[in-house]
Amino acid sequence: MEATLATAQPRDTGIDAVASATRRLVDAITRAGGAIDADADRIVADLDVLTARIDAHAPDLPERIATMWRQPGPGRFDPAGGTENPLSPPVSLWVEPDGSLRGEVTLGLAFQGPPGHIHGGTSAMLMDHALGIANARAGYAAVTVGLDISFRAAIPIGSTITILARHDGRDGRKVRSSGELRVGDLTCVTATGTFVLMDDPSTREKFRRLPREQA
Ligand SMILES: CCCCCCCC/C=C\CCCCCCCC(=O)SCCNC(=O)CCNC(=O)[C@H](O)C(C)(C)COP(=O)(O)OP(=O)(O)OC[C@H]1O[C@@H](n2cnc3c(N)ncnc32)[C@H](O)[C@@H]1OP(=O)(O)O
Repeated sequence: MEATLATAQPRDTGIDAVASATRRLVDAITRAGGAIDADADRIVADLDVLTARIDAHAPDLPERIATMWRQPGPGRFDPAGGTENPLSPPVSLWVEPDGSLRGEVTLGLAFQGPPGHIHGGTSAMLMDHALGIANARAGYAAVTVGLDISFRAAIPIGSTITILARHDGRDGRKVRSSGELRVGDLTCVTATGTFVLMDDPSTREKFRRLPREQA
């Protein structure tokens, strides 16, 4: 049986291809560092031309947000698995036979915390998001109110990180899930999350308002 993808299906074309190319750009910049200083003026000019070309297509923010949330299926714009989001590491999560999620990702220098290793905030984001998707797959669309995370071993840049996440249960408005980041057999990060269901009208309303209306 073919495994089910819980995150968005990556495409080789369109905005997904632009996002991938931008990830390669960010990776190249972080690897080159100050070695590009001498060429920086020309690089900036070239990048500014590209930015202006892309910006010409951008609708205003409320319209863009509304369009994003009208797209069917898993989020294509999330910061952890959004195929259209150039800041998102390329994470795909698959549904295991027991309903839990599993995926793999490799992170470059842009995500460095301690020397040669992944930033804890990046690990926390991977966990938060995977836990949220595990809940959503179980039928519970919910927002995080608490995330308890333990960093047990540092994750080397460039290693293949296995992401595991499962929905653990519901208690009234609260939903629980947990997960791990592993490198090989080593458990590097463990996390448990408490989420609040979006089914309450006032909670839904809070997240329906667009940034400008909240000001
Ligand atoms: C981003 C949107 C996602 C939408 C999901 C839908 C689509 C799903 C599809 C695909 C999944 C993709 C995956 C997404 C994952 C993303 C995860 C995030 O990054 S979420 C953003 C960060 N989180 C917030 O911004 C919440 C901010 N918090 C709030 O707005 C409020 O706390 C709110 C509305 C959630 C609840 O506030 P109240 O006033 O209605 O309720 P009160 O009474 O304070 O809390 C409700 C229950 O939760 C407990 N609670 C509250 N905080 C807690 C905490 N820190 N730890 C443990 N329990 C806590 C309380 O004790 C209470 O429990 P008792 O019902 O009394 O048993």
